[in-house]
Amino acid sequence: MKTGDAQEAQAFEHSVPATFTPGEPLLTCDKLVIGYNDKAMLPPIDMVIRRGQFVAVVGRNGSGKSTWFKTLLGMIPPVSGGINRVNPEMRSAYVPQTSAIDSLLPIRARELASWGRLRGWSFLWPFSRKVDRDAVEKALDTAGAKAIAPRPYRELSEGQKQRTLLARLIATEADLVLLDEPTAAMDAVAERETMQRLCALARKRGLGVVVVVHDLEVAAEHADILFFVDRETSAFVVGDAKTVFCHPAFRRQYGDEYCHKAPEGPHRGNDAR
Ligand SMILES: Nc1ncnc2c1ncn2[C@@H]1O[C@H](COP(=O)(O)OP(=O)(O)OP(=O)(O)O)[C@@H](O)[C@H]1O
Repeated sequence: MKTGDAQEAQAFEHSVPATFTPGEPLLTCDKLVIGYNDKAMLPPIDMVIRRGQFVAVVGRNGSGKSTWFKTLLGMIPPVSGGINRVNPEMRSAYVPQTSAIDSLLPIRARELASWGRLRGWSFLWPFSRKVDRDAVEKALDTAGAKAIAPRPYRELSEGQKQRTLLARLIATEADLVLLDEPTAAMDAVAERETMQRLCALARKRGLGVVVVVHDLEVAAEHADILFFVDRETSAFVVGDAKTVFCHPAFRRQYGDEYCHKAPEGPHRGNDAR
């Protein structure tokens, strides 16, 4: 184990559930139809998100990825069908596209990360509990955001803001995390590190991690399973990289190159499916 991995494993120690069963369903979509104003955007979606699974959501701009996320989170109502949280107490957390956060907020990165600990009325005394302060420090460390923690959020680069949002998400200790293009503003090294961190969240803590990503090679390299969303052909394809990249709807959008290059089956031994 590399030093970084060891530190990361240590950082998670406090919050690792005593036992978790990889592959246990967290959330299902049952004939879920998404859209705005009762107008269907895609055909009915049937899928499962499982504990320990790293899911990449891919698709062209405007295909409905964010709309699906927002529907899962209850921010917009489904047109029809259902979303079933297997455990109704399950916590979920969401990192929107960076542009959705008000960059003028006069707060420091550490304070923004601490929002991940807010529960009920706790916003009145956000730093009062040591357990919360410790969890925020560990989350900042895990997200690679410790060095920028004292800095005003609005002065950070876009990639540093994304790290801060990742820290906030880790601090929530949610079971299901949804991230909308979390690496869009990052350089290649930071993107790879972030994807590795998200994989570790899935594997070591048994989270369900769902990430919208536009870099298809990054998606194929890290994800256990991919969801491809396409409005033009009304497709919602679920499978490993080979299955998705070789699907006719995908090839129509992205050509044949990815199908030829895609690895067969899961990229790593994974019993989470
Ligand atoms: N509030 C809204 N009311 C009506 N239509 C909307 C609303 N928000 C988004 N849309 C439309 O829904 C469609 C899907 O948008 P969505 O943001 O889900 O796409 P996306 O796949 O996340 O795109 P991107 O990759 O560019 O982020 C787009 O045509 C968009 O214009």
